[in-house]
Amino acid sequence: MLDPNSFTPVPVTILTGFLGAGKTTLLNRILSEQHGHRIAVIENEFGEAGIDNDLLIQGEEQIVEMNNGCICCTVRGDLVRILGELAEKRENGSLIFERVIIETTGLADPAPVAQTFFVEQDIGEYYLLDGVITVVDAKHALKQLSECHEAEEQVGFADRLLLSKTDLITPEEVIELETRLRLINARAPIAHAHFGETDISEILDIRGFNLNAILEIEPDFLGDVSHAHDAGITSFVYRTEQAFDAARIIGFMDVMVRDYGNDLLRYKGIVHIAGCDRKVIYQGVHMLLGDSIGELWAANEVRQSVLVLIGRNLPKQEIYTALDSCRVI
Ligand SMILES: Nc1nc2c(ncn2[C@@H]2O[C@H](COP(=O)(O)OP(=O)(O)OP(=O)(O)O)[C@@H](O)[C@H]2O)c(=O)[nH]1
Repeated sequence: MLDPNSFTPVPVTILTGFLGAGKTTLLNRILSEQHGHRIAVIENEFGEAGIDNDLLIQGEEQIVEMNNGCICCTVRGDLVRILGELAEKRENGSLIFERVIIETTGLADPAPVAQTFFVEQDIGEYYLLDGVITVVDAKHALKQLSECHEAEEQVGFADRLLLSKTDLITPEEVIELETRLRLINARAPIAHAHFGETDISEILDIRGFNLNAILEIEPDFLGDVSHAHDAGITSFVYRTEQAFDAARIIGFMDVMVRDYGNDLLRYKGIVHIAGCDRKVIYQGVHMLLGDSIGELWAANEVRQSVLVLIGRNLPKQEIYTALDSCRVI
């Protein structure tokens, strides 16, 4: 039992937001700022391939990945275990950190994640849930809120709402979105974060999580918060060690976005293109596809392309076949 008079619990921030909202972008911004905080990051991804870890800037931080399922259901036991291990390492001096940030999957319901800090006694004594930060994709939020229950839960549960991608909509649309968000959550202040740019003091050490307020919204919070994910949503991963032909993969991406954009909630990949010594990164939400050139493939690294697709009723086999035909044989 820890002595509450001499022990200061470690603050934990839950960073949530729907698929592609901009959580990793914000986290990268936080990790690369010179703010003097030592942060342990717990990353959770939906799907079997951990791509976000490769997209995160590695600094001094301790990054633990969990990608065997969604943090809010199947791997909550893992979360408890990881938090326990982090605490142990911190106590024996093998790890130094003053705070923890948990980035949830875009489909996570934050309630069971937050619940962990109240129902697991050891975790509740060692850690303090500082706040739930929800990143909202201003371009796609209205569609996501009306189609996906998880998106609504994430907004409802937030202690702070951060709007990303306001650069892609008009000021009138921003007002319309803020009005909608206010109806779901009147409590959380709303700020804008252009590519994750935000005042870190607005999101860390906010002591924002208020159990009483949550119990008002969700009286069952400390009881059973089991839930079902949207059944139609699936994710799959395509991997190949054969290089892609540049023109063919560009053509594939265009066709995929055109034909399935509406049902594609999120897609991202690190791709090896023939003749290119750098990784090529594809990222998208619905019709909005972006690509960028990443770091050099290391000399001893296997040049494997990994693409993760998350969506509704996607024709997996057709997509695999189309991707196969983009490879240089
Ligand atoms: N135009 C614009 N794009 C943004 C902004 N913030 C993030 N993005 C882009 O949105 C895409 C998704 O961003 P991520 O940070 O990977 O989103 P995420 O929430 O971590 O996504 P998942 O965890 O994979 O669901 C990337 O291509 C970002 O560059 C923004 O403010 N404006």
